[in-house]
Amino acid sequence: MAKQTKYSNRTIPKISLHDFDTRIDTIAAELVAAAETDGFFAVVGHEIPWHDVSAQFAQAERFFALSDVVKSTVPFTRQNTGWEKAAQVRPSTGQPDQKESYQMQFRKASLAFMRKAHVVSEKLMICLARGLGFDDDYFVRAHDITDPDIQTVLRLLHYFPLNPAARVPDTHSRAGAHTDWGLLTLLFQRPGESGLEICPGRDVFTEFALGDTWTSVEPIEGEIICNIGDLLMSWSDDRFKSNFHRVRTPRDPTVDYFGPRYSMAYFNQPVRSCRIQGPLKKYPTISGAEFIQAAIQRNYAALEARMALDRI
Ligand SMILES: O=C(O)CCC(=O)C(=O)O
Ligand SMILES: [Fe+2]
Repeated sequence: MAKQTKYSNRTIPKISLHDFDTRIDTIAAELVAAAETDGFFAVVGHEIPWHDVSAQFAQAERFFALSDVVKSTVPFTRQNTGWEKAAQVRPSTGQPDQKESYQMQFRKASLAFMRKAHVVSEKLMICLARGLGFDDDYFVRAHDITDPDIQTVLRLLHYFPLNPAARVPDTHSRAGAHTDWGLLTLLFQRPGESGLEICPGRDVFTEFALGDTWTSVEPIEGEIICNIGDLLMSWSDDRFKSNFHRVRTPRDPTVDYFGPRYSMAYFNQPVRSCRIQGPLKKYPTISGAEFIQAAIQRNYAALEARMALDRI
């Protein structure tokens, strides 16, 4: 039997970016408080009209509607880009997420949308840099999307629909619990397509937060959910903890959403050559390339350990 999850209704801090230039200090203070205490937040009052978000979701739907044969012409690669289907096994579950995803760098149709997501990201980076005592453009420069060595990606996700009348196997997982590797993830969701759950890093005492208390985050039009990633945790000398999150597998037809879920995650990941070290120098300096490689290796090592345990 799948373990019972404990839930609580945490408040979701909403940070508005309206009148950014004149309100920057207020926004920075709100952001630091949310990052430090709540561990995650939603951004509103940004400049991405819902129409643009919907149009990008429509692109994602068109992509995922293509045959697997066509999609397999852009396979997932070690460069962390491309298409995968039911192939991402999480160390937290030992099972492949029942979804497909397409992870892209700055390419044609999606370019305009990614630029807009980046404009929002840069505003957040300026505030975070200010909050940590760095120069305003410190994180912005380290995540310069015009640098050919940038590792930032937009990930389109499609979770497969399930039949509410059939029993969903215990092993079925939509997206297993994890933290993101990068600085900050901007997560776009469509109203009604629920399932996202979070457990802020500060409240995590068990492995992958599986025995801790989770909160459901309902998608709301216009809101961007921001997940603090491992990179920001390390770069802030652990002041801002990375946020555990997952997508719940629907099991109860009276409350859960069984339809397909589309979401989009904009992962702010650093330029390969940038140097990473927090203001207190808690950890040795490493490069953007080393940080992301180490994160990927940690993930596979944890997965192997999990698989070895499952075989016993
Ligand atoms: O689909 C979602 O809402 C979550 C996706 C996610 O966490 C990820 O791809 O890292
Ligand atoms: Fe994630």
